[in-house]
Amino acid sequence: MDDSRKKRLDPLSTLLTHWPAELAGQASIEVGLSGGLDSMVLLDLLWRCREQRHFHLSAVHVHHGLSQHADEWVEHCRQACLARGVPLRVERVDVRPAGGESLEAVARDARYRVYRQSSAAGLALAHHLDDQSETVLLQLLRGGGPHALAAMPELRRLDRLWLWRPLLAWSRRELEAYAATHALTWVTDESNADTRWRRNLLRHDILPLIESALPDYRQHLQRCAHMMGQAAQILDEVADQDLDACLQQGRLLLSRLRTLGMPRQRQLLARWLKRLEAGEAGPDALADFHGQLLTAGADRHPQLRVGALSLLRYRDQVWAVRLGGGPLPQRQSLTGLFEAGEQTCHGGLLQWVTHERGIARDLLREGVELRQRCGGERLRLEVGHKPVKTLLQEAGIPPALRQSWPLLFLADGRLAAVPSVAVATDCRAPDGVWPIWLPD
Ligand SMILES: Nc1ncnc2c1ncn2[C@@H]1O[C@H](COP(=O)(O)OP(=O)(O)OP(=O)(O)O)[C@@H](O)[C@H]1O
Repeated sequence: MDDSRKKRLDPLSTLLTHWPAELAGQASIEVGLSGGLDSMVLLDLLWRCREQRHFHLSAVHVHHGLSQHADEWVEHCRQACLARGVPLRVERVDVRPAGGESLEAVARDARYRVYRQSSAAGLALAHHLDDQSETVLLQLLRGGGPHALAAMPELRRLDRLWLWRPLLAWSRRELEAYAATHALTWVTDESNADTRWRRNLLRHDILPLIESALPDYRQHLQRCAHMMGQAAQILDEVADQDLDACLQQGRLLLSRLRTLGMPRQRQLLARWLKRLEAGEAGPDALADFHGQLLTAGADRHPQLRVGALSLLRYRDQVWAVRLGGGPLPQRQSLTGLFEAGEQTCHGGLLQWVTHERGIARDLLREGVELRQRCGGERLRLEVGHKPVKTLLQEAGIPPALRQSWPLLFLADGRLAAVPSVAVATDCRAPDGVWPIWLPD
């Protein structure tokens, strides 16, 4: 909704009128209640809406244990909830940053872990217009792109929950006015005054100066966030289409990637990492890897590690693999699995497709086993027996994956297939099934 239109009404009427369709008819909403001004306003507003909107309201307070006043905040939240008959859960979290992590980030992660445990359909947070403008500026100062400058959306998915920020259209001053009208009380987090934090520095020293020259700067930054959100959405759509066109069996084909312009290639790689839920690679690492993909000689195997995931180039393909997971089973029985279509096994995904040179179904019904390679195995083909090692090389399987590539044995001990690569001639049938195994 256009925020300037939203603001002409008071917060309560606006909230009631513009209730998100995704939350309409939802049975329960939980408020993230810090005890500060913003979330006290949100609690009060939602409490006033609940009759007309028919939902169950509850609150959650995360006790970080960082302030000497932390217990007083809990007490304040308890009182406010008690006065309104709103159930409150208080969750203690352990906030101890490991090397290099900021206290703020660790506390935030801990809060989100608590939010994820909510049994409500929606979790409401009290970020407002000032928070949004600060976020846009901070992202700009960090060199963020469209996704970062889109800042905080009003509504987004957090696993099975809706994360909802209903107050983004109102400034802190407007929330203060609401609190005064309704005689609300709140606690003040003393760390909000500490200008060693970049956000506080911006809030206390820099933004007042900007406001003196540009009183509407908040709305302008919010508009910027809105437009960047739309731009980011378009970029994602294009990157998804490009990815679908460049991926084959989960691998990226460089010959297809090269047909795209450089920015689209970069965008595609970032989107692929996102799809794989690999985490952020960092713009420099991604740019380096992209360069190596295109220019490194055929004898080189550029690799990008992001968390547990590795993107690795071998010949004309980029593989996404999770190397160094736990030990793989030596043997795994697969009786009846090929009827099911696909199954996770041996650290990857095994799929079965009907194929004119696939394995005869009768043979599979007697039971099959996926086994770890021991070395020296050979598969029967038209030309005689061929070493599995040679088959894997010829199929373009990267050296790092060859040793752990599973082999498929029949109940009588015959090697029936190297999944995704070849099926033994003496096991084939015209309407057989071809095993495809993709590393996770
Ligand atoms: N201790 C807490 N317990 C529960 N909810 C909290 C707590 N602290 C903050 N919140 C919720 O998060 C909102 C934003 O708080 P704050 O600005 O401190 O967090 P942030 O770190 O900027 O937010 P984000 O989670 O988007 O990074 C609050 O208005 C409130 O709804």
